[in-house]
Amino acid sequence: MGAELKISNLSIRASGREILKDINLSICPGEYVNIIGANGAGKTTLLKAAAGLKRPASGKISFDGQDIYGLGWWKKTNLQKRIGYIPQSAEYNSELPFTAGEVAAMGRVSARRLFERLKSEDQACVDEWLGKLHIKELKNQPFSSLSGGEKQKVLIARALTQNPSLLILDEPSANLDFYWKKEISRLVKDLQKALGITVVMVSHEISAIPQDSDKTILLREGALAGQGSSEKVLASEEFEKAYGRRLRLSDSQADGFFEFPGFKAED
Ligand SMILES: Nc1ncnc2c1ncn2[C@@H]1O[C@H](COP(=O)(O)OP(=O)(O)OP(=O)(O)O)[C@@H](O)[C@H]1O
Repeated sequence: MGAELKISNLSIRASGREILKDINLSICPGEYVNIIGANGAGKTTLLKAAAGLKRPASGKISFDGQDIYGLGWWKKTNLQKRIGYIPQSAEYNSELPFTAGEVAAMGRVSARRLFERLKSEDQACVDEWLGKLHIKELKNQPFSSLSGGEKQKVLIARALTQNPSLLILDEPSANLDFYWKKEISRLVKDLQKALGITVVMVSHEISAIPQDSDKTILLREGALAGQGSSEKVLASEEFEKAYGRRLRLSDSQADGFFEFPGFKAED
C-alpha cells in the first residue's frame, strides 16, 4: 500500500540561502509523481527532505500523517525504512567491492537489527526481486562492472527489498541511453501499478515521463511553479519560464511516453 505525503510551507536554507521556498504539495497513496525543473531548481533538495534526509528551516513533511522531522530518532528511522530512496548516480560509490546480489540485499538489512544475520527468507526476497527485474544472472557479478542501466536496476532491487510504501528516485535515467531511459521508467511505472506504492521521481527527460503519470510538479528557483497533469504542466507558460522554451504537445505516443518529437517548439 502506498504512503501519503503532505508537504506544508516547506522552506530549506543552506549556506545562508533559501533553496526551497514555501512549498506546498499533497501526494496521495499510490500516485506516480514526476518532479521536473532546470538545473539547480531544488529537485534533489526536495527529494532529500521528503526522504527524511534534509531538515527544513520551516514547514512540515507528513508521511501517512506523521510529521517526519517531529519524530524522535528511533521512530524516524523506523519510518524511513518504509521509504526506498535511490539517489543520483553521482552520489553512490559504484566502486564499492560488492556483488549485485550483495547490494540488493542491503535493502533487507534495514528490516533486521544491526549485525543480525540475514535469514533465508531475506535471501529469497532478494532473489525474487532480482528475478522480477530480470537481473538474476547478474547476482554474483561485481556491482562496479555493471552497465549504468544494470546498476540502476540493482539499486531499484535494493529499494524494493526494503518493501517500501514510498519509492523516491533521483534522475534514475541520467547517463543512460535512450532505450534504458524508457526501460527504467516503464519498470518503475509497472511496479507502482502492481504494488500500489507511491512513486516520486525526478526526471530531466520528458521522454522518461509516462503519459499515465498522476501528476507532474515543476520547480523553478526553489519555488513551486506548477503542478497537475503532465500535459498541462509541460504546455504551461511556467514551463517556458523555467526552461526558456515553449513546447506544444502534439500527438500522443503509442508507447505511452512523451517524446521530444511529440512536441513542437513554437517559433
Ligand atoms: N549544502 C548546500 N549549500 C549551499 N547550496 C546548496 C546546498 N545544497 C544545495 N545547494 C544549492 O541549492 C540549489 C538546488 O540544488 P539541488 O541539488 O536541489 O538542485 P536540482 O534541481 O536537483 O539540480 P540538478 O538538476 O542540477 O540536479 C542549487 O543552486 C545548489 O547549489
